[in-house]
Amino acid sequence: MDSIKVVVAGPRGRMGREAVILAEETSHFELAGVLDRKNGGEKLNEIAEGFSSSAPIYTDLKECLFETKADVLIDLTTPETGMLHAKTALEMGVRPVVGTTGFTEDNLKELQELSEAKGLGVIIAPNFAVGAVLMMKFSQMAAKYFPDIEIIEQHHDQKLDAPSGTGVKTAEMISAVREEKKQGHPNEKETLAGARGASYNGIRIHSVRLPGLVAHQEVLFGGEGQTLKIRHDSYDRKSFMSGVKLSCEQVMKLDTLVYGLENIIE
Ligand SMILES: NC(=O)c1ccc[n+]([C@@H]2O[C@H](COP(=O)([O-])OP(=O)(O)OC[C@H]3O[C@@H](n4cnc5c(N)ncnc54)[C@H](O)[C@@H]3O)[C@@H](O)[C@H]2O)c1
Ligand SMILES: O=C(O)C1=N[C@H](C(=O)O)CCC1
Repeated sequence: MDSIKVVVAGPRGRMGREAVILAEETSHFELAGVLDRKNGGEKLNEIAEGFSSSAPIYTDLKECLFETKADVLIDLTTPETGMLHAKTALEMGVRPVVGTTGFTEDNLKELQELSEAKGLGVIIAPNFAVGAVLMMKFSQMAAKYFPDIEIIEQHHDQKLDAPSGTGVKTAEMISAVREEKKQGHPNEKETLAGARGASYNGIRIHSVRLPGLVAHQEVLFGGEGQTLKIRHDSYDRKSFMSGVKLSCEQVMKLDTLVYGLENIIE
């Protein structure tokens, strides 16, 4: 396999740190540089413990991508920044692998158009954990038999976006096979705003944020006299790394945007 030059945006973050280690430890990846908000001009192993790479740190994405001649930009930052990074990368001929969540439908459309105009692959994966992808696929299957569905997603309390990217993606995948439906009593009323959670085509999504959590989701299905629960738990951010690795490999073969890891795993 040809070597892939990667740049990680957000290297000191919870996910970025793991992605840096992945790039350091994968023999056919070369960590060409990292994009941070500070420490520009320094080397990665000089600023934080636990990194072995002496990859250069940049604070300007264009300079970073130009100097490193990167193949892939792995973005693990914030929604606004991630969007800007993905667009800049495509403009500069670099393929984005985006784990950052909180993108809007308009964001995805804009990136898809740019990706096609440039003939360059983009992967946007709201969840890189294979178990989470299976949870979403199994939920899509179950929705055919159980159209009344509530999603409870639970994350650490430093998370910026709600509902989670995984929660939204699950509702989207289910909505692709399920008619829009008003759930609960037709006359139900919230006496406390938000009590019934968010609604995506009638599917309720509840977001829990607590210290101690990493990333967890349960999809609850109700039918006559029975319920079904499909649950996934990420206890460690290492759970996302095989998906990041696969995405970096696959994005090199793509010339369009792929939204969701389920579209590239076999
Ligand atoms: N797709 C997945 O499987 C998956 C898994 C976990 C987290 N996430 C998403 O990844 C993103 C990051 O999550 P996290 O927990 O690592 O967050 P975090 O807050 O720990 O890390 C974000 C990092 O981005 C950096 N950053 C912000 N703006 C920047 C900029 N302009 N340039 C360079 N760096 C910048 C911050 O300094 C920070 O270090 C979130 O959107 C989260 O939802 C996705
Ligand atoms: O820690 C986070 O933040 C996570 N975000 C993703 C989401 O929004 O679904 C995936 C799981 C972890």
